[in-house]
Amino acid sequence: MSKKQGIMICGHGSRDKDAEREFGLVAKGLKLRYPDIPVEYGFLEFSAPNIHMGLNSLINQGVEEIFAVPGMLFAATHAKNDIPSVLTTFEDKQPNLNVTYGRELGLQDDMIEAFQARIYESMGLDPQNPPENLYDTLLVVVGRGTSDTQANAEAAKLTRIVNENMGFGWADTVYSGVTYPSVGVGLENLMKLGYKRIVVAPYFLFTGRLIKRIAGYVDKVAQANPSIEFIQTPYLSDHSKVIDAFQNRVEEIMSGELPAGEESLMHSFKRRLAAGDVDIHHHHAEFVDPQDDTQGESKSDHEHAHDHSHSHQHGHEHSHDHSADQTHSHSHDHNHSHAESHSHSHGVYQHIGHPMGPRTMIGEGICCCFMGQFTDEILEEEKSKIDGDCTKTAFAHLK
Ligand SMILES: C[C@@]1(CC(=O)O)c2cc3[nH]c(cc4nc(cc5[nH]c(cc(n2)[C@H]1CCC(=O)O)[C@@](C)(CC(=O)O)[C@@H]5CCC(=O)O)C(CC(=O)O)=C4CCC(=O)O)c(CCC(=O)O)c3CC(=O)O
Ligand SMILES: [Co+2]
Repeated sequence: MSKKQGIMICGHGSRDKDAEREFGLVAKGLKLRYPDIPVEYGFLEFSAPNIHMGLNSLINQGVEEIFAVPGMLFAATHAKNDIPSVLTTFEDKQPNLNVTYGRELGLQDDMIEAFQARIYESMGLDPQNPPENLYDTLLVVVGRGTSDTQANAEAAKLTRIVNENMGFGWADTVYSGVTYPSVGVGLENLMKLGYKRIVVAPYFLFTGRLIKRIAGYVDKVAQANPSIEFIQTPYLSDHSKVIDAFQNRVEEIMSGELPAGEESLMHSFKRRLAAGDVDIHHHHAEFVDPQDDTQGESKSDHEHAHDHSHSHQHGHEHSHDHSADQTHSHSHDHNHSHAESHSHSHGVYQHIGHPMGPRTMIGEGICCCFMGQFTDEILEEEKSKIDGDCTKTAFAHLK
C-alpha cells in the first residue's frame, strides 16, 4: 500500500493582508496541476495559516507522505534554517508521517523567463517578440537582501543573466534591506550613469510591505528627477512560469531525483544541527493560532527562545526536546533584547553599517527586530533620523 501523498508550500508571510491573500495563488496554481493530491500552504511569519496549520490540514485529509517546498526565491536563512526547523519539529511528533523537503525556486529557466516577461510587459513590449536590444535603458533589479552572502550573490547573478538576455545598456542590483546598496541610495548612485530611461524590477513573488516600500522610494526619486522616465515592473506573482518552477521543485522530490552531488537543504540543516551550528527553534514571529494550544508563543516559548540563545552562545549541546532544554539550570539575565532572543535565526550582518546599506533606511519605519541589529555606535551616528527610542519597541512586530 502506498502512502497517501500531499503537497505543502512553505511561504514567507507578512503583516500586509494583500501579501497573505496573494500567496494563496501559488497553491491554487499548483492545485490545478495536481487535482488528485491535497495541496496546502502555510507561512513562516506573521500570517495565517502558519506552516504547522497547513501540515495539520494535510494530516486531517489522511496524508502520510508530505512533499514540502519552500515558497522562497533563494536559499537564505528562512529556507536553510527556519523552515527545516518547523518541518523537523512537526515530523518528530507524528509517528506515521514522512516529510520530504525540496529546494528553493532558485535561478531556474522558468523563473528567469517569468521575470523577463514581467519586465517586457512593464515596458509595453511583447515578451514573445522582443526588441534586439535595450541599450538606451538601465535595468535596476531589486533583490530582497539577506545576511546570506550566497543568496545575495544569486540575485546579482540573476541581474547579469537578464542583462545579457535582454541587452540593457547597463544593469545593477540593489536590495530592499539587510544588505547594501539599499534601494534609495542605490538608485541615486545609478542615476549618475545618465540613462534617460530606468526600469526598476523587484525580484519578489508577491506584494507586501517591502514591495510597497520599494514603490515609495522609486516614486520619491522619480519625482525629484522629472527628466528621467522611470518604469516600475510588477512583481512575479502567479505567472504561469512561476507555477511551472514550483511544479519542477515538487516533481524532483516526488521522483526522488534531487540533483546528485548537491547536498539537500534538509540534509544540510540536519548536519549543521548535529554540529551545533544551528538549533531547532520556534520562529519568533510565527502566527499563533488562538484555537490551538499545541503551538505558538506561550510564555514558556519565550523562555525557551531565550534559553536557546543562551545555550547557543555558550555552545553546549542540546537535544530536540525543548522541555529538556528549559530545565537547564544556568542562571542568566532575562533582560535580553529581542534581537538577542532570536539571534540564531538571523545573525548580525557584518556590513550592517555600510555607508550605502541598511543604515540608510534608519528612520523609515523599518521593523525594530531588524533595527535591533544596529550597534549603539551606528544608532548614535544616525540619531537625527530616529524618532523616539526605537530599541524599546523591539517587540512591536510580534502582535
Ligand atoms: C516587512 C517584513 C515583515 C513584516 O514586517 O510584515 C518582511 C517581509 C517579507 N520578507 C520577505 C522575504 C524574505 N525575508 C527575508 C529575511 C528577513 N526578513 C526580515 C524581516 C521582514 N521581512 C519584515 C520587516 C523588515 C524590514 O522592516 O525591513 C528579517 C530582517 C527578520 C526575520 O524575518 O526574522 C529577515 C532577515 C534575515 C537575515 O538575513 O538575517 C528573506 C531572506 C532570508 O530567507 O533570510 C526573504 C527572501 C526569501 C526568498 O528568497 O524568497 C517577503 C516575501 C517577499 C516575496 O514575496 O518575494 C516579505 C513579505 C512582505 O514584503 O511583506
Ligand atoms: Co526578527
